Amino acid sequence: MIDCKIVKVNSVSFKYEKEWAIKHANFTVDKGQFVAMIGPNGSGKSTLVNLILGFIKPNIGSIQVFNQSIKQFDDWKEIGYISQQVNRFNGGFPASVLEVVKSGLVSRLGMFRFLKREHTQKAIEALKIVEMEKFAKAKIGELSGGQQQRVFIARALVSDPSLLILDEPTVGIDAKHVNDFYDLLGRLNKKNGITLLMISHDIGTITKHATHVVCVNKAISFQGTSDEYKQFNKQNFTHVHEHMDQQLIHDHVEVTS
Ligand SMILES: Nc1ncnc2c1ncn2[C@@H]1O[C@H](COP(=O)(O)OP(=O)(O)OP(=O)(O)O)[C@@H](O)[C@H]1O
Repeated sequence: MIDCKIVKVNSVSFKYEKEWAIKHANFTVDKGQFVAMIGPNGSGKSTLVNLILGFIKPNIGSIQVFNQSIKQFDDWKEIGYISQQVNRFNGGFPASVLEVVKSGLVSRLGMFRFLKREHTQKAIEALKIVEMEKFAKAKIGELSGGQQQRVFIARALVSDPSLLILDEPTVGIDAKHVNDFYDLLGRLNKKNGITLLMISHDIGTITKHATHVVCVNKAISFQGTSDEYKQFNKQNFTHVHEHMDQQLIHDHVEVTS
């Protein structure tokens, strides 16, 4: 049987200085999944993504991407990454939006100057997906943070990655475009077969679109399908409320007796 693990995190622990940011984390992303990574602020989501991208190395444990140890893996064009930060270009930055998107092809093609007309077409198509084609000739530095973020999404898409990792990509996109954006991700996942791993705080929306959910709190507190997550959440919510009800009854008895 073909092992279709795109990402495998094996008992990984990581500390920045003295504090462990990740402790004994185990999880996998399989081919074709749309995985939502959720968890409270500071729970280690970005750290896990940085480990998967090889930006930092685990203190303990190991990571595999595309069935290869991350230590040997070098086919990084297979992985598109959109960071949480809107890497704002200032107003004077000379590149056009189209040039920025085309630069996403550099890793695949090697030489920027050999880009052909069909690559310009590909860049325009990517801009269409993120509804930014009318800004193709605009200077990147003249766009808003949200618009620049959408250009970065197009830039990641243009090289046809098999895995797209997104760290809160909806930051800076206005509310009326967020649903379109999730629809876009759904299409990329289902139609184009791109595996997605996406950090999000938008639990209500992301769990409607994602196929799987990973909950991070230094360790992995849950991994399963979105339906399993909803069930898990309901049980825990009910449990918390039952506990709170008991506490209220207890407090009430304490106060009134
Ligand atoms: N470069 C760094 N140096 C030291 N500590 C760091 C660094 N980056 C993150 N941390 C710490 O590691 C922990 C996990 O941070 P991380 O950014 O991975 O969490 P997160 O779940 O992505 O948070 P958020 O949802 O707020 O973006 C936090 O306690 C954070 O303060």
